[in-house]
Amino acid sequence: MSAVRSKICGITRIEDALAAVEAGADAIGFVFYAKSPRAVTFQQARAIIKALPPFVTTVGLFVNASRCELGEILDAVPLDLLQFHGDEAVAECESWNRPYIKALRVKAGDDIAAACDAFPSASGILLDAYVEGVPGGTGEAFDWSLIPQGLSKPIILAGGLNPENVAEAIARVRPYAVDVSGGVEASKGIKDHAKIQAFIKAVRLR
Ligand SMILES: O=C(O)c1ccccc1NCC(=O)[C@H](O)[C@H](O)COP(=O)(O)O
Repeated sequence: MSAVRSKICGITRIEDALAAVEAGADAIGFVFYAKSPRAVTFQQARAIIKALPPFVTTVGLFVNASRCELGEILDAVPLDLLQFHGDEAVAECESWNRPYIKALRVKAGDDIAAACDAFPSASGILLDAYVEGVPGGTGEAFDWSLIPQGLSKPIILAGGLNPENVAEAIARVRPYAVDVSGGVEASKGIKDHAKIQAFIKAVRLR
C-alpha cells in the first residue's frame, strides 16, 4: 500500500502551518467561509503561505462562494488546490481551471459511487460527515462502512478523525489521504502541535 497523504485543515496561524509541515503534513487547508470559526482573510492566508517551505500543497476551502469572492481570493492567494465543500455543481468547480477536490457529506442511503462519478474532473473526492445545517468542520465521524470499494476517484477521508482513530480509519477505508481539523485543535482555529505530530505519526505507521 502506498503512503497515505495527510492534510491539516483550518489553519489560521503561521506557527500552526509550520508545525504541520514539520510533522510531515502534505497539505494545509485554509477555510474561506466567513461563518466558520476557522475562517481566514486572504491577507492571513497569503502571509502564512509566504512563510512555507517548498513542496507543501496549499488548499483553499470554499462553501458556495460567489464568483466575485472566489475570483478575488484566487487573484490574491497562491492556492494549489480548491476544495469545494458546499453544493457546487461540476461546471462551477471546473470553471476555475484549477485542480480541485469536491467534498461529499455522507449519510446512510447515499450513492457514493454515483456522486464520485458526477465529478469526473475532480482530482479527488473528500468524504465528510453529514450534519444537518452545518457544511463541515463538525468534528463528527460517519459510518465508514458506507464507503464502497473501487471508487472512481482518490478518496480523502475526513470527518471526526483524530490521533486515536485515524489508524483504524485507514485500515478500514484505505483512502488516498486523510484530512483533519478539529481532531488536532487546542480550540477552534488554534492547532495543538502535539496532536498534529501524533496524528501524522499514526498515519505514517500504517
Ligand atoms: O472547518 C470549518 O469550520 C468548515 C466550515 C465549513 C465547511 C467545511 C469546514 N471544514 C472542513 C474541514 O476542515 C475538513 O475538510 C474536514 O471536514 C475535517 O473536519 P473535522 O471533522 O473537524 O476534522
